[in-house]
Amino acid sequence: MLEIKDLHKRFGDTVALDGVSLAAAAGEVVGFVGANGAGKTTTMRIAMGVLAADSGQIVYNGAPLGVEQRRRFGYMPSERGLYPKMKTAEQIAYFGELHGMTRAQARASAAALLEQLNLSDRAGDFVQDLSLGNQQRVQLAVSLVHDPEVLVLDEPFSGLDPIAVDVMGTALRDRAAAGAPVIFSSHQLDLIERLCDSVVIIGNGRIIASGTVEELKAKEVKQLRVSVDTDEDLTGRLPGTVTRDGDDYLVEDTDDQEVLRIAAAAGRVTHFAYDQPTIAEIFREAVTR
Ligand SMILES: Nc1ncnc2c1ncn2[C@@H]1O[C@H](COP(=O)(O)OP(=O)(O)OP(=O)(O)O)[C@@H](O)[C@H]1O
Repeated sequence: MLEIKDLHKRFGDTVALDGVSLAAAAGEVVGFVGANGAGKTTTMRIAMGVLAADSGQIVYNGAPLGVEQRRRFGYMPSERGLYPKMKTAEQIAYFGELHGMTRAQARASAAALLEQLNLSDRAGDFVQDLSLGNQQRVQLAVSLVHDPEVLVLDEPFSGLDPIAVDVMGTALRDRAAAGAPVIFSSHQLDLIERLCDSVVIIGNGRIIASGTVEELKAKEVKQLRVSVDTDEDLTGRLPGTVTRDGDDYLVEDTDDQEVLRIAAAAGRVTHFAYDQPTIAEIFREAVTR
């Protein structure tokens, strides 16, 4: 379990983080979302020891995180850090060696990752000759090469085409399935919804909402959507606040069983369920609250 506890950070007069806490358990994929400048990169940099907090703690498996343990983490920084004039496979293996692998281990791991990320045919190319999306795949390979215990990734999906998104998403889920806590930031909320177990929403350096995807959705559920096969207009007959959305009835503040009884008496009920908001809607609601 990786725990980020009560981080505070100022840059001059700017309060970047004002008591940020979040955690990722073994095998959990946590999506970290927030508007531009909300504090995601600063939080991740502090978690990885690249930046010092003014106060707060990073705790790993119950104890303060040390330098040696951090070497076993995989990190994709926002400022991507590849050597453009190095060949792809050599580069990935080089980072493996920096993390303490033998040359043979690092090369074998690099080759396996290139295969997994559909980049085997570019193994001998210079990084600078790859497209930006492929450079990003290499960047992911660099963060995975040493089989990290934890993954902290700053916008790993930005600039990727849909195929690359799937490849990257599978790689992250595989890592989590192997027991690693995974935290990544993204502005692509559909991806967050698809890939994450939990979501943490940050706004102006504070956590404004967090929980599992199901919890967040359940908290925001408000309206019942009902479709009935009938020519009759049930607006005035259903209890609660009733509005129409096309042929559907949207009902709030109601007794759902009573709604069902009336609807079923009027005709065949073809849909009867509470609308669940998307993570994008929950995000918009949270940041404008
Ligand atoms: N090195 C720095 N010097 C001064 N201010 C900084 C520095 N790094 C970050 N900030 C400020 O701290 C705040 C948080 O920035 P941060 O980069 O963490 O946001 P973010 O959520 O990652 O944003 P984005 O989605 O745009 O990447 C912003 O107001 C930013 O301008």
